[in-house]
Amino acid sequence: MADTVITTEQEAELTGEERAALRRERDAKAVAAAKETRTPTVVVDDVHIVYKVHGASAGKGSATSALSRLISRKRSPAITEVHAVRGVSFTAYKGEAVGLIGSNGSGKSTLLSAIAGLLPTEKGGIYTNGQPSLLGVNAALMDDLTGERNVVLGCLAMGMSPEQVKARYQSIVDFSGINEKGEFINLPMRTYSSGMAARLRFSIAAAKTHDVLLIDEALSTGDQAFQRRSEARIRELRKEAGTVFLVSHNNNAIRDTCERTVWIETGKLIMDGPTEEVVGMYERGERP
Ligand SMILES: Nc1ncnc2c1ncn2[C@@H]1O[C@H](COP(=O)(O)OP(=O)(O)OP(=O)(O)O)[C@@H](O)[C@H]1O
Repeated sequence: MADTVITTEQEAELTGEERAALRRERDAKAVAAAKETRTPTVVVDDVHIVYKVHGASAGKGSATSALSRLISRKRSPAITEVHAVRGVSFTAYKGEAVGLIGSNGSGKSTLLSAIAGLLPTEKGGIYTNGQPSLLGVNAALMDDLTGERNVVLGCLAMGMSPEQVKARYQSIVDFSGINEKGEFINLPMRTYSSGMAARLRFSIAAAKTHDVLLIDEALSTGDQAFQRRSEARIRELRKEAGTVFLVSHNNNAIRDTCERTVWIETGKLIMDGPTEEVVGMYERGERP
């Protein structure tokens, strides 16, 4: 059905009520059109994630239970389940930076690992358009290798060619700021402080444009100057068409980096909306 186009002159002749109705209709159309043109990159659909902890039955550590196991010669078959994520759903779009907030143990890191494809879902599904890369403070680099070797290996592992690695190497080292206090890049990573190691991991991961970049607390480990650099880099990565997820307890980093925030508590979605609204409510200890 063709839309009726109303000219400005015709609109001027409408009554106040008619004009308001027209505007409401226009806004609804604009929102629907924006939704249509946005490209979903991550769809989280009623996701449940359950950890199964083997041999964690109650009283396992007590002397009597150990004795009874010795006498019966039975292994403890008990499995304790931790239901870490409980029916979370949302969709993220291309060019969006989404913050994930919530108190300790609310399920943020678990959800991020599941989006990265590192944890199976018990129920529901996660669909991603493009390759998600998880950048956690625990991302694997080799402690016994030098920073330099880790940069090369990390870049190759992300799919860069040796020529691309050569071209990017210096900018990664400069970005990390590892050499600010000496030639640390030539020393094994085990000699780095946890902040330095986290900075190097972030710098390696941020050297590449990611379809979906998942960052777990990485920003909170660097110093002020590095935090500013990494926030700027995240903004660039978004422009380069990726989607960024950021888990952090630093609400200002979330405010500076993400326009949208998802708040979860005890594995359930509490709120999903514009960052200021969600973080504000979280900070005031209110609930929607
Ligand atoms: N490997 C694991 N095995 C069993 N339970 C786990 C495991 N990892 C996390 N959990 C549990 O899952 C729940 C969610 O943990 P998760 O680490 O996702 O929370 P979080 O919101 O990232 O917390 P934090 O802010 O403290 O980093 C917690 O109850 C935690 O004890």
